[in-house]
Amino acid sequence: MTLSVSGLNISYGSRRVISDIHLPALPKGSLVAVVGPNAVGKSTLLKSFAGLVKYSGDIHYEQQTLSAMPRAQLIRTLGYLPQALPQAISLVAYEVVYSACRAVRTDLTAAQVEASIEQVFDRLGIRDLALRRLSEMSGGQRQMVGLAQVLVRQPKLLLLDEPTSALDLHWQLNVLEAIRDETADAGAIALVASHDLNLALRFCDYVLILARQGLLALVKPEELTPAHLEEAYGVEGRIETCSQGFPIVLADRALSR
Ligand SMILES: Nc1ncnc2c1ncn2[C@@H]1O[C@H](COP(=O)(O)OP(=O)(O)OP(=O)(O)O)[C@@H](O)[C@H]1O
Repeated sequence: MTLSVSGLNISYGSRRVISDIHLPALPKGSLVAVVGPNAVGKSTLLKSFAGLVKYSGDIHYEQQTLSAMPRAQLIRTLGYLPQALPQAISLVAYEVVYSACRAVRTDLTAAQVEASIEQVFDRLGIRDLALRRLSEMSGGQRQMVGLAQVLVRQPKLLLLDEPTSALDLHWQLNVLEAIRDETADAGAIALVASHDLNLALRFCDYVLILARQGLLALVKPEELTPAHLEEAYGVEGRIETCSQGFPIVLADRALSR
């Protein structure tokens, strides 16, 4: 096992957002979609793993609790991509990805850093952006550069908050493929918050469904049911199987709540 959670509670002031979440051990190489309706706590859950919000309970990674992990090891282990896009600054993509790598991977030689940067630009298919200023990029292009800044450090626990929210269909597939390959190759674990259920079902090993009442389910894609859609989203829908064998969600009607 590599990642598990016990009794996780998170509040903002007196308002409880995450209540008593337990997750069983997730194996290395797992890509986990974190889904659920707006304001249910997906970002908050990822932020707790990243140490950005206070919580009670334990997050275990490789027989250690994250909260007790030495800071240097924590920084090396985690790769957090916030929901907000990188700012449109005047540096070029290569510079920001280089800085992100250098800040964390002090163990790498200059040649290794360069190789890591090349690899991540290739994996994401954004080599043509390397010398472009972020201030001259579209939102989607900046989102991919933000992801490159995370992947270049080769983290073991990827926490990606809606990494495809600004991307078109082509780049959504590209990015999910890159995340899946990176997770598998590195024996990492990725938690990916998303509103795109079909993308989640297509690429992820597990779907963690948050609902108003807390954790609704942690299921494999083929285990998702219409009852999950109704309970989490208040939506009547169907789960069918596409011609390639992947489950696909067809949302029919928003139910009145
Ligand atoms: N810094 C904060 N202070 C107080 N409340 C917050 C803070 N951040 C988030 N919240 C509240 O916590 C709840 C969960 O927010 P969070 O951003 O985690 O939800 P989410 O599931 O990621 O939502 P979305 O799908 O809309 O991005 C919301 O009700 C939100 O208003």
